[in-house]
Amino acid sequence: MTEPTVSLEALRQRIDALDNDILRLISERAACAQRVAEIKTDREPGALFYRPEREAQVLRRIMELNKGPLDSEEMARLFREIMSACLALEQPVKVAYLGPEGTFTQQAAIKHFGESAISLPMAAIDEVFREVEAGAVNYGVVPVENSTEGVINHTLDSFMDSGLRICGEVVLRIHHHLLVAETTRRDKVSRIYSHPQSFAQCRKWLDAHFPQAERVPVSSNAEAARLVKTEWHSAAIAGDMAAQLYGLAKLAEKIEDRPDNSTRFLIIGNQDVPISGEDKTSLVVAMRNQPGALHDLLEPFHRHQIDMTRLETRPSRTGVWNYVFFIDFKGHREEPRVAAMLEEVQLRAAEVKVLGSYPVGVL
Ligand SMILES: O=C(O)C(=O)C[C@]1(C(=O)O)C=C[C@@H](O)C=C1
Repeated sequence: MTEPTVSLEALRQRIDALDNDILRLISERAACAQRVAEIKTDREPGALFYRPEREAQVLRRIMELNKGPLDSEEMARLFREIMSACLALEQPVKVAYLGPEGTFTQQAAIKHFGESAISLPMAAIDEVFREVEAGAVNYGVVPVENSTEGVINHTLDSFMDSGLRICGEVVLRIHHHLLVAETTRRDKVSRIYSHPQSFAQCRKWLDAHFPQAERVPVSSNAEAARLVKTEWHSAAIAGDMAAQLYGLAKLAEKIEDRPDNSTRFLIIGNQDVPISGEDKTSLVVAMRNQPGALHDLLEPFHRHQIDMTRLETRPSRTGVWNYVFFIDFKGHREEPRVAAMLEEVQLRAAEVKVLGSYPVGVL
């Protein structure tokens, strides 16, 4: 074995010295954020402290500058937490999410806002909307689409009746595990609890490994985990947060049928977000029920070379129009090219509501 050129002792001394620098620099950064808050408060009453476009720019810049050995996502996560703590110094941000505690939506809320945000579980998607509308919280987090199971209609429908805007998006890789209480044996599992979406995402694995077990749908994965805590013959399909929260063991890990299984969540709030440099816009459009309506709607997107990332049709709930379209596309409503396209769509449609322009999810 070759002798190490630097001793362990010397490396630890170097780490101590670097930690001193990091500590000093983080404190200096936090003091800057406090001064930013003073300026915001002086400029306008009811100032907005959370700035999604700025946060996205900070994280993107860090990822571009990073040279390793930590990978860029890991580095961005560290800076995510530093910014979250800085924002909490300016003003603690309150976020409602689709609960209960331990759901993937809570995981998405923490991924987006960091650990310093105060997150509050709600029982239903409309409750998340209501809490934000009532001003009881600053923002809400709701799931909107899953790569395996498709769109979450309840969220789309809630936008039809709401004046809230989309301020951001976050995409979460969804890993499902088969969880049991500490003493449960694999051969004793006769019942499996989970949310219907999770059953659908793990269908093939369940058919292959637990064809006989009864599948019991419940309102959330976290609820499934809570139930098996006290049942020795049951298992739950849920994620890491629920496993940790209820102290469950993993009988099998990552049992989702598709390895790229992911869910997209939206951040809802009351603010219009300025351009960040890499943005998306979401619209709801009602068309008159006549031949060629869909073609007329799509034509300006094509002509202005706007990249549509999603198109969903939902039955209209007002009864005035037969159906409405939910459209996501790349670009910000304040970009001239997008503004020109939107003007044309407005002329062709019966009704257009811009739900928001917001930074493309960074993490
Ligand atoms: O730049 C700002 O407006 C800040 O308030 C500072 C800061 C940061 O820590 O970098 C904190 C919170 C905002 O959401 C964005 C950025």
